[in-house]
Amino acid sequence: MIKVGIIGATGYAGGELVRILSAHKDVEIKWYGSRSYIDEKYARVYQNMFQIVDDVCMDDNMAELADQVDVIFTATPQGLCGSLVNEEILSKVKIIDLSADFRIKDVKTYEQWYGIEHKSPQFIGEAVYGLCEINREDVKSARLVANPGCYTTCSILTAYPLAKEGVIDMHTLIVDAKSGTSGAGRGAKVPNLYCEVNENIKAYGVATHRHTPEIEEQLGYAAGEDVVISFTPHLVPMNRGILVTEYATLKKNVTEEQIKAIYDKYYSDEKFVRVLDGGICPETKWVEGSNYVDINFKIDPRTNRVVMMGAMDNLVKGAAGQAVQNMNLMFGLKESEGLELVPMFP
Ligand SMILES: NC(=O)C1=CN([C@@H]2O[C@H](COP(=O)(O)OP(=O)(O)OC[C@H]3O[C@@H](n4cnc5c(N)ncnc54)[C@H](OP(=O)(O)O)[C@@H]3O)[C@@H](O)[C@H]2O)C=CC1
Ligand SMILES: CC(=O)N[C@@H](CCC(=O)OP(=O)(O)O)C(=O)O
Repeated sequence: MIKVGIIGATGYAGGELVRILSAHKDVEIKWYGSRSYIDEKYARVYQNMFQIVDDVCMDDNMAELADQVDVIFTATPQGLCGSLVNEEILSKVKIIDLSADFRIKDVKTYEQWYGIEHKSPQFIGEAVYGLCEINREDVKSARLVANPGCYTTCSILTAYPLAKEGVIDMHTLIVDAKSGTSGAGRGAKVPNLYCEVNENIKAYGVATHRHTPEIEEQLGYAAGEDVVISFTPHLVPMNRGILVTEYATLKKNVTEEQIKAIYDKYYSDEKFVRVLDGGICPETKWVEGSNYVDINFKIDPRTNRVVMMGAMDNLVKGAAGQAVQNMNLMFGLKESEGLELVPMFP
């Protein structure tokens, strides 16, 4: 059995990790980390785990944890994992960080967009960006995985094949994204109160959202050039789900059949990426509770643009599911172990 510790087990991403890992046949959760609920039963924090998890929450201590488990998930605010990790810990245990601390290779870019000083830049180079469909081989041998962000996973996977094949002009890429409110975490914040979110939709982080450089960096690797995008997230009144709509000018005269063939080239063997049949637009409801990303596209001949669409569950493929997918790869397990979650509907 793989022994697991979760720092930040009481947050939304940590809670989803507990939900998925408690049903994973090769895993034993040893540590439910928390600051606010120390010594309280985990199932009192999340009653859905009543009679499923009997353990209590424990104070977070990464050094102590490293002696007790095989892998640590950090589902904690930005900056925390970077402030805890050190060589001794990494020599004992694998770390999968759900925050952004190790996602961006240029430390100055990270510090500029996140407004915090990086406490362990020496590990950024070795951290593997854990987008399994793209970096699978590197993940297998990693000791530190930077689990991608929720908007970024959906935005990158949706555009990746066309960026990689040089079909779209990357200078024209616009990413319009919508997220359910669980994306903002469990902590109380006025903009996320029921009356502020319900019956409402709002853009935020316009031209400044911290996921912009992460998407640019990864799509830049795919395209083989520097990429600058416009990225606008929106908060929508639903619990889970991300929908991205991306627009880019076509560089080549291509048909829908040719674009479909490109998507199939990259994704037909990918269990968790479903390229939908022609004319079907992805919807968040069709992926809810699952590790799937649904993708489709449409060429608009009037504007010579392609419109790419992607939908996924921010807490599953956008966080905990992808983290477990990474863990499976790091421990040589079947990549989909514990993740064969059928989407719920309605
Ligand atoms: N929500 C989402 O859809 C996604 C989130 N993520 C990332 O996952 C991480 C967690 O996000 P999310 O679950 O939404 O956030 P939450 O606010 O819901 O949870 C934060 C968790 O971190 C713990 N925590 C907070 N501060 C500290 C600290 N100083 N030391 C130790 N633990 C601390 C909290 O513990 P307690 O409450 O017990 O004090 C809680 O368990 C973030 O980095 C986020 O960016 C990534 C992808 C998607
Ligand atoms: C709706 C909402 O507030 N979403 C969050 C992103 C959630 C996320 O998980 O981003 P990371 O993985 O980088 O932490 C935001 O806009 O900051």
